[in-house]
Amino acid sequence: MAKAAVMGAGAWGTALAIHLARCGFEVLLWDRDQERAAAAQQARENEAYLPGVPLPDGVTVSADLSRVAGVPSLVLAVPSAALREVAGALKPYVDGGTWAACATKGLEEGSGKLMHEVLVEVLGDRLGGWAILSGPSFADEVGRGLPTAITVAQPDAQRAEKVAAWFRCDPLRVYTSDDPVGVELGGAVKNVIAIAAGIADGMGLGYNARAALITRGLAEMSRLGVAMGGHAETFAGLTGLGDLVLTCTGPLSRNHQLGEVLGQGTPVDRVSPALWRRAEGVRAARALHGKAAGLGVDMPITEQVYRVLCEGEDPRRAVRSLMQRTPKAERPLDGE
Ligand SMILES: NC(=O)C1=CN([C@@H]2O[C@H](COP(=O)(O)OP(=O)(O)OC[C@H]3O[C@@H](n4cnc5c(N)ncnc54)[C@H](O)[C@@H]3O)[C@@H](O)[C@H]2O)C=CC1
Ligand SMILES: O=C(CO)COP(=O)(O)O
Repeated sequence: MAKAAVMGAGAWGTALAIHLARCGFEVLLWDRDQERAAAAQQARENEAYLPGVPLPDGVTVSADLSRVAGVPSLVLAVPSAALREVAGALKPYVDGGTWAACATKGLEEGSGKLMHEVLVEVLGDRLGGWAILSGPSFADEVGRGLPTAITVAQPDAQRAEKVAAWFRCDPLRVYTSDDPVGVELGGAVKNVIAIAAGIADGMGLGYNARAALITRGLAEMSRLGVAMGGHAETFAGLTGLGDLVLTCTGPLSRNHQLGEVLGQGTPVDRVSPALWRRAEGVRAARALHGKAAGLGVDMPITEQVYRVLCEGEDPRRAVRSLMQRTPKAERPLDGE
C-alpha cells in the first residue's frame, strides 16, 4: 500500500489525512503534541480540531517524526508561522524519493516569502519534487466527504500531475496549474479579505457591501499577484475568486469569524486567542502590508484590515476611508 504522511494534525491536516486514506494511502498523521496524538489515535477522532469526523483505519496519528523516514508522499498542513520550523525538522527524514505537497495558506511574516519559497529554501535540495495545494475547501466538509474542487500548482505540468494524482478520488476534483505564485498569493490574500467581509457582516452592512469587498478584494489580489509574477487569469479560478467567495460568505471560515467579532465591536485585545491564532489573515495582513508597499501596489482593503488588526483603527472609520477614496474607472484585473 502506498504511504503518505501529513504534517500538522489541525483541521486541515486531519481532513487531508482522511481523504488520502479514502484514496487508498496508508497515512501517518503527525501531531507535535504527544498526548493529543495518542488521544486521537485511541478515540479514532481528532476531537480537538475536527470533531465529529471519524478517522478511517488507514490513518495512524503519531507524534514521532522519525516515522516519516522513507514515506514518499508528504503533505504539509501546519500554519504558515510553523512551516519553516517543521520543514527544518523534517530534514533528516526526507531524500530524493520524497515529494511534498504544501497545503498551508499564508506568507512568512518578516520575509514575506510564499510557502513554496520557504519549502524550497529549507528542503529543496533534498526533495524529489514539490507542489502547492489550494482552493475553496473547508476542512470539515472535505472530512465529511462533501464534493470539493481544489488546485495543485507546480511550474512543471508533469510534476503537478504527479502530486494531483495523490488526491484524485471522490469527493475531490483536482485541477492542476503551472502558476504556484498566483495560486499561493490568492490563498493568502483571500484570508485578509475574509476578515474584511466578516467585519462588514458583524457591523450589519449588508450583502451589497459583501459583494463589493469580494470584487474589489479580487482586484487587489490580482494587482499584487501580477506584480509578483503570477498570471492574471489564475485569480479568476478556484484558488482566487473561488476561495474568496467561500471564505467571505461561509460562516465556517475562522477569518470571517474573527472579522465578525471585530465588526460587532469586540476590541482587538479581547478577541479569543485561539481565534486570533487560527486566522491566517492576521499574519497575512502584516506580511502583505509590507509586501504591497515594497512593490508599490495599492491594496486599500488589505491596508484597512491591517489598520484595524494592528493599529487599533475603528472599523467604522476603516469603512469610511474605503468609501471616500477618490472615484475612478473600474479596471477589475489590472487597474485601480
Ligand atoms: N481549516 C481549513 O478549512 C483549511 C485550512 N487551510 C490552511 O491550512 C493551514 C493549517 O490550518 P488548520 O489545520 O485549519 O489549522 P488549525 O488551527 O486547525 O491547526 C493547526 C495545527 O498546527 C499545529 N501547529 C501549530 N504550530 C505548530 C508548530 N510550530 N509545529 C508543529 N505543529 C504546529 C497545531 O498543533 C495544530 O495541530 C493554514 O495555513 C490554513 O490556512 C487550508 C485549507 C482549508
Ligand atoms: O482556507 C480555507 C477554506 O478554503 C479555510 O478558511 P479559514 O482559514 O478562514 O477557516
